[in-house]
Amino acid sequence: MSELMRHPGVMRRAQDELRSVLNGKPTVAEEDLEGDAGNYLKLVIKETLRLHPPAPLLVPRASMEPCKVLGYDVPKGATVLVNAWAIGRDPRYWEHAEEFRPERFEGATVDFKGMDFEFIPFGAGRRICPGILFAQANMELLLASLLYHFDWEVVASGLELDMAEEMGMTVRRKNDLRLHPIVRVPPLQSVP
Ligand code: HEM
Repeated sequence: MSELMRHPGVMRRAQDELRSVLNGKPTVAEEDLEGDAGNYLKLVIKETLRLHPPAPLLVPRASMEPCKVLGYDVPKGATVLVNAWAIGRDPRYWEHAEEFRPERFEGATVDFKGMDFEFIPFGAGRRICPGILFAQANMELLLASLLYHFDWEVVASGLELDMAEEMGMTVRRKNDLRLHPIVRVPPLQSVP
């Protein structure tokens, strides 16, 4: 939602897509997002996971064998952290790496299922997140509902949106995002 508030064109495209395909339907259901209604929304979620992976260092690993990585010796048993956050912003793999551009995934096969090592918000390999599909369904349904039913306005507008993050078990916004919802679907006058 923070990136969408900073990129009104992206917000509008995602809302237009949902509203035109769902065409006044009273609620959004999971199956509604299987077709065209959720295409752009899914790109928005991918781009958000690229720039803001909730687990930026994944989960610590231990090296099973001594090995060399980029000329460095990694002894057996060493704790290894994989910086998925930095990989997702590496200009060797991403054009305009710091910019929020969901369109970069349009027509591209790169996905977060652990096969594309430049994009690993859920990790990769045998300890990859087993909750990917559950997480994906949750993110899609929640975000689709927020965007389909409401327009959004920043409470303290005029200032640049604060994007400070706070590290914990996972990374989240440091300060709450305060927004006004404006009901759009169903239109207010039709609510009993
Ligand atoms: C956007 C949401 C989520 C993200 C970004 C995420 C990310 C991750 C990451 C990065 C790992 C470590 C993978 C690795 O080190 O290679 C992980 C592990 C794990 N995740 Fe998730 N996760 C999410 C949601 C969920 C959900 C919804 C569940 C359960 C319903 C879940 C269950 C787990 C479990 C059990 C592990 C440990 C797997 C193991 O060590 O074998 N995650 N997750």
